[in-house]
Amino acid sequence: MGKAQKKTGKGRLDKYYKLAKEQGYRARSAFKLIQLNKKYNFLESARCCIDLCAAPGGWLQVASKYMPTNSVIVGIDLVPIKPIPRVVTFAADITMPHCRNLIRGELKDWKADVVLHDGAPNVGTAWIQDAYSQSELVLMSLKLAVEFLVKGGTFVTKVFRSVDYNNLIWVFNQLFGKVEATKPPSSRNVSAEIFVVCREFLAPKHIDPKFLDPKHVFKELASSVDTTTGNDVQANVFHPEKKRRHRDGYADGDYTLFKTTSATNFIHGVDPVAVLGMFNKILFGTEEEKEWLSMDITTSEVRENCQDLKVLGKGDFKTLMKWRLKLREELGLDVRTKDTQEMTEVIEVQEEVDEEQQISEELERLNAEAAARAKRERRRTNEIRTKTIQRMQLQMTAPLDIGLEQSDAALGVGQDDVFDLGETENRMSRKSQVQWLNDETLETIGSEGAIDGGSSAENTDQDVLSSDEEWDRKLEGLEAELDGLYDAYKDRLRERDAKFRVKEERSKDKEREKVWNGIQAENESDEESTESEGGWDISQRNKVQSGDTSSDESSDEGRDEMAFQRKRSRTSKEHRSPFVKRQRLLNTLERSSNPSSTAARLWFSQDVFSGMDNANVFEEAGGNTESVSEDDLSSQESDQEMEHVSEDEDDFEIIPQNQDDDVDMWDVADEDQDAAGLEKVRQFGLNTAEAVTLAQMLVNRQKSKTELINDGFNRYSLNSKEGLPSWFLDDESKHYKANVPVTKEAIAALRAKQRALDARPIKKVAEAKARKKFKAAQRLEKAMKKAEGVNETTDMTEREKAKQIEKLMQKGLSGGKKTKKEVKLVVAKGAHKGIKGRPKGVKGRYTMVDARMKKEVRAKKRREKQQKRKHA
Ligand SMILES: C[S@@+](CC[C@H](N)C(=O)[O-])C[C@H]1O[C@@H](n2cnc3c(N)ncnc32)[C@H](O)[C@@H]1O
Repeated sequence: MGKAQKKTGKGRLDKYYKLAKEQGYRARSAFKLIQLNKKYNFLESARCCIDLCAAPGGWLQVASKYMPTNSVIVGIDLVPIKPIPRVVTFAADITMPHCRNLIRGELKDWKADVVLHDGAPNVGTAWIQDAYSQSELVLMSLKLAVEFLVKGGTFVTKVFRSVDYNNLIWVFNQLFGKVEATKPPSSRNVSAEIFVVCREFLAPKHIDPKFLDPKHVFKELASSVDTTTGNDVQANVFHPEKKRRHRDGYADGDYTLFKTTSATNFIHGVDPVAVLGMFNKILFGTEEEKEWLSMDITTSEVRENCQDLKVLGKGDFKTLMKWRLKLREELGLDVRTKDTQEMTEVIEVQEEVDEEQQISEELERLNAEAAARAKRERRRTNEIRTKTIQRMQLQMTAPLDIGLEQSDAALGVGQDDVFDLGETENRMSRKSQVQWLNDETLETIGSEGAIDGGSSAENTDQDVLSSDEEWDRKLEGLEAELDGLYDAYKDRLRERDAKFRVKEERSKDKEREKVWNGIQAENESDEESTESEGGWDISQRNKVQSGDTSSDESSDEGRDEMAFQRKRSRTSKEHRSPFVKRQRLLNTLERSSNPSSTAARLWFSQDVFSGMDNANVFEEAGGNTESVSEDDLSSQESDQEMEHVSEDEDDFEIIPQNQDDDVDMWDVADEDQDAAGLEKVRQFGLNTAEAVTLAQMLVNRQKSKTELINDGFNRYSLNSKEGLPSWFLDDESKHYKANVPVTKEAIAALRAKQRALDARPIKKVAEAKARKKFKAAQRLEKAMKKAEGVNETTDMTEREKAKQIEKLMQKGLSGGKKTKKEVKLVVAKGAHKGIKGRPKGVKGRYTMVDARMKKEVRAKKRREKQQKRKHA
């Protein structure tokens, strides 16, 4: 080694180079030993260490630092090592017997606890030892190690990952209890070196010399090794992903790396795999070969593959091999043998198996199947449970969900059972989570000819359902159950999670805002609103968009479910299933008890409704709109909707029938929402990093408005929300929008804004300050009035007047408070102890205080207490 590190390539001045310089190590390799020792702790307890191939001495320095004082450290290298305190060094070749004698002479009858070896052969220099490869050097160092190591000792060696690697590890394993290969972080990734730490030396009494003889250890060369280059060509083809280093050098007389072969060699040759592994390119030079190129079986892929064999993967090699086979068949070199099945005549021998045996066999088979099924089930349940627990840990689910799953498993309720409406209904009625199975409802359903498992005599004919209908019914039942569970889940979340409540409140606020917007638009320009689009329309539209026709604020709990149910009833109007009707009945009852919305109140407070009984109107707006629609709103567009509604039996079905379906889209540009958003931005500014980023992009012309709008759409944007369950919509609203990347500048701008906000005093303080200011102004005014009075008096001289006015103004400015004069406290200790008069260096008013006074007073009190206790 010896030479200074280069500044480029492998020897670049990296972190460890600098660290080594800083810490006074001779080589950056010192950190490799430090890191190995950190992992295996072999130096701290060692009393004797031999470092083979130690120059320039980095490892020796580390050993001397980490090993206990007075330990013996011996370093050997081909090149002399500069002296290191507490270390004995020799210049010797570790492969020579002379080296062994030197160590023996130094250690006497001592044994080494640790033998280190970081040798790398100095290939290319003048030493005759060049002939030894790294692996052989390792084996030589092992030879020394086994001679000098104490039982249980440690041998640390550097090995290069090569063909010999496994053989070396095998030998280590024969001689040591624990063998671990590791690559310390300081070892460069580009380097093939790896460190093997062999611990717990077994110290066998007799070691077969073959273990340490390179000829024996490394003799196992695979037969597939290419005799010309020495590379394992088979391995190159079957594991092309493992790039092999050409450590074995060039073949005799051949100094080229790029080798080509003819296609004939590949097709006619006996070892095509060897050809693929050995050569870089297959050439099509002769006429015959060129003909092969033009054949159908020679696809463009095959042609490409032949261009560079070294970059091919397993699949590509397979393609080439298949092509070779086909071509050989075409050329008549190979004859395809028929499938064995084709060739073999099948003779069916029917054995006479007695019946009993058959039954027992069948039983066995069934048992085995059942056991396998049960096992599968168990595994599935466990998987689900584990997943749920994980989800819970990520706060994605509530503990009750596990309970449900577990109870499913416990009851043996499988997937099929979940889809069974009968079971679902039973459970739902038991849990009273959905009330659609009450008597009244059942009656209605019966009268409408609904299918309800034979609850009425009329229905008996319809008990047998077509599979489609049954399937629909089951699905609906399942959806209802899911909705019920989702609501229950939300309730639980509401109880448990304050954040969820806050979120919900916010979303409620938003809805209120939406409702308000509608009315606001109407209020802002009355004429406009009556002509074109009234508050009602806006309000209705908002409600439709939010999926809530009632916009009922007070019935928050059931609102989602109701909105969903209504939507479903709307979509399946033509062929409404009985189930849906049951739902509607329940909703109707709930609705009638609900108070009307703010929007409705505001709407009906318009002049046009004057004289009407508010209460009735509200009731009708919420539940029955019949009278309103027929009498008063005949001229308005909404009339038609109202009439329609009134005609309908379903008295709360007030959604305009001809409403454009687009309102149900995920991402419809809602003008009202936009206006509300704009208003908010005008009031509070942009308050999310995403918004600021987008604004910055617009300002900097990195994006145009159209681009931004287009970005807002995705392939789901135009999906209809109709008929989708509320839990799905809730979840979807969280995730279906793409994340807008935020910039550092946006965050910085928001932070600056927040800091400015934080710097503002809180309301209370601001109010107190304002009060103070106001009072001061009042005082000044009063003082000025008094001063004017003084000025006007005639029984005072001008001088007296001036004095008086000055006094008054001073009082007015200061608020009549006298500023306290500062009194300096001087402790009577040190230089001030016992002095009479003013202490030195103290100006102005002062008070002398005794340092002991406090202590004395306390002591006095203590004494008094003690005396009291004595007397008592
Ligand atoms: C990577 S350096 C060792 C660095 C050393 N561990 C340190 O921390 O300073 C490898 C050393 O092995 C030495 N070496 C190579 N072949 C040798 C041999 N046959 N006998 C003794 N030393 C040898 C080289 O002279 C070279 O200094």
